[in-house]
Parts: sequence; C-alpha cells; structure tokens
Amino acid sequence: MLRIAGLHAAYGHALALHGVDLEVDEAEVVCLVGRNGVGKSSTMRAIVQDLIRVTGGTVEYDGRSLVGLAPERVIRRGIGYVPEDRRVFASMTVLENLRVPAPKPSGRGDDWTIERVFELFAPLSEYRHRKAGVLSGGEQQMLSIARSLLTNPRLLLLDEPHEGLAPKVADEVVGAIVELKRRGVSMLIAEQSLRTIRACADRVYVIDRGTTVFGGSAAAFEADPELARKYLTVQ
Ligand SMILES: Nc1ncnc2c1ncn2[C@@H]1O[C@H](COP(=O)(O)OP(=O)(O)OP(=O)(O)O)[C@@H](O)[C@H]1O
Repeated sequence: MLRIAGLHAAYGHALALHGVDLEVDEAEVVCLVGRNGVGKSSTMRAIVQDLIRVTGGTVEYDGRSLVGLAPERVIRRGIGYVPEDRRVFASMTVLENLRVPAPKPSGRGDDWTIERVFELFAPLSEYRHRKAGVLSGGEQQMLSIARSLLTNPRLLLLDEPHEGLAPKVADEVVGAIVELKRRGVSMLIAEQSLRTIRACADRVYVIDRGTTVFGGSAAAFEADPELARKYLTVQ
C-alpha cells in the first residue's frame, strides 16, 4: 500500500534523506529502526508532507503519489500520523481532544468510535474529563494514538511510541499495537529498540545517515545480531 523509492528530502537547503526505500503492505507491521538523528522522523514527515520537502524519488500510497499534497489531504487518504512529540491539546480534556478529528467513515463497517478507543486504552476512559496536559507521558501517547484512530486510518505511522516511557507503560503501548495489528491496521513504526520488533514486526528497515541500509523480514533482522548491535540504541 505504501511504496517509497529513492526518497530524497530536505529541510530548507539541508538534505536529511538521500536514498530511502521502503514498503508497507496491507495488514503489515513494519519497523523503521536506526539511531538518533539518522532520519526516521524525517521519513515519516516526508510521508505526511509535514515540515520537510521531498526533493527526489517517489512516495506512493495505493499507487498514487503523496508528494506535494497538504498534510490534511494525506490524512484524508487514510494515513494516521502520531508524531514523536504527541501534540495533544494540553488545555483540553481527553474527551475534547478525541472530538477534534473530523471522522472519516472507512466504508468497512468497523469504524472507530470514542467508546471503542476507550476499550483499547482503559486509562483514557478513566480520565476522560481530565485535562490532557496533566496526563503522564504514556497516557498522552495513548491519547495521541486514540485521536488518530478516530480518522479510521488504514495505515498508522507511529514515531517512537515508547520514547521516554517507563517499561510497564511501554508494554501497555506495545499491547495496544499488537491489538491494532490483530484488527488489521497496517503500521510503520519508528523504533530504537527491539521491543516492538519482537512483539509484532513483520518487516524491518534500517536507516543510517539518511539512507536505507537494510530491508528484510523481522526474522532475517533478528538472525543477524550485528545489525542490532550496529544500528540500535537499545538491544
Ligand atoms: N526541523 C528540522 N530542521 C532542520 N533539520 C532537521 C529538522 N529535523 C531534523 N533535522 C535533521 O535531519 C536529520 C535527521 O533527523 P531525524 O529527526 O529525522 O532523525 P531520527 O532518526 O528520527 O532521530 P530522532 O530519534 O533523534 O528523532 C538530522 O540531521 C536532524 O538534525
């Protein structure tokens, strides 16, 4: 469904990506790994056309190019994006945050509703009238994912969903990712650890200094411990 080939992208004149190749197929979980600053977030931004400018290569979703679209049009095509900084509205309650996205019917008859996202993320249900700004990092992460689900994405981009979370909370987020996979949501997840790869990845791409240096099955990635040693921060 998502095909990126020979992607080059820049912030102003500063080239951040020069040769990213990756694919995500229907119902697949794909992990994008690499150390700090190698271009994982930039790749996600180049998909949603946010902040960064594509200067070469192709980014196609369902066979059509995303390059040059406004970010909201990319989202309307069925791509959900949960950035690293989560971007919840701190002064609004959990419920008010969840009422922000304009619902887009999926046409598949299994649309997400606020009550369904509360089933997936029980703490959000409990804190529905609390201001988002006082939630823990893990709860804000859940809120950001929940809000994105309400647009009924077929593909969800998660940028380092465990960043800064305590191990137990990170496990809860992984649990939700596994459940989303079970429900057929395709995901591209930026990662610096083996946690999600072990829990649910089908495929892994490694980025180093703006270029894809490995692409293969999660089993092939795990079979070569040198890859994790060289390109992951947490093993
Ligand atoms: N808004 C920006 N303006 C200019 N350069 C940027 C911007 N964001 C990132 N960069 C640069 O782009 C390169 C790739 O950064 P990117 O954030 O994509 O890496 P990353 O793999 O996601 O790492 P991290 O985990 O630190 O976010 C880095 O050299 C970074 O300094």
